[in-house]
Amino acid sequence: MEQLSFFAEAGQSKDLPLDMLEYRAGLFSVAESDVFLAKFISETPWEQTTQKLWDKEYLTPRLTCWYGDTDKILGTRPWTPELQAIRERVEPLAGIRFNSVLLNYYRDGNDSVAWHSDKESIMGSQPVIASVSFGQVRSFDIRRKSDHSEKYSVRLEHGSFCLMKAGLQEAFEHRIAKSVNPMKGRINLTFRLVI
Ligand SMILES: O=C(O)CCC(=O)C(=O)O
Ligand SMILES: [Fe+2]
Repeated sequence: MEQLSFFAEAGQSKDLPLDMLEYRAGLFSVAESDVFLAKFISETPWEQTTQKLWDKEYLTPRLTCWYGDTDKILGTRPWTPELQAIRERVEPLAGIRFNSVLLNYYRDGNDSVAWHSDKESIMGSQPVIASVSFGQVRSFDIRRKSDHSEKYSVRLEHGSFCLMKAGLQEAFEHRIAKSVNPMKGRINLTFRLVI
């Protein structure tokens, strides 16, 4: 079973490995972010996939949907005007042209993503991933794979931008822990370049 967070909601770690992770609050205004949040929640064709753990199938504890260049990436839905607009705002900050985006919907504090790194071979070994969050502030926890005691936490705020730079996926894993505190809905977008 997934652990509850030991440092979620505790605030921003002061000593983030900035060479690998960049955080920027307020990339989108509160007004813009409110519109995006409501629109994504109500208009996305959300799916709940299953994952296998010790030979047993579990429902993934969040809803997801993939968008992207449909001619290149199988199983993606075509870019919407909102997703295009957000992509255009993050690309100059990331220095990358992304061709896909994964939407995650955390409905409440029970929804989460367990420790993992995003290093699928389809993204190359040193992927750069741009993350945009709307809605409920949740803690994004990071820990070093070779030493779990080295850990950090970033509160991803409404309208914020977080860049996972080259090298982060190799050396660190990340998660959004469940929370016992009352939590409203949160949307996260991770822009990725599938090669
Ligand atoms: O929700 C988040 O902030 C992170 C999502 C994530 O790690 C992923 O989709 O791979
Ligand atoms: Fe991830």
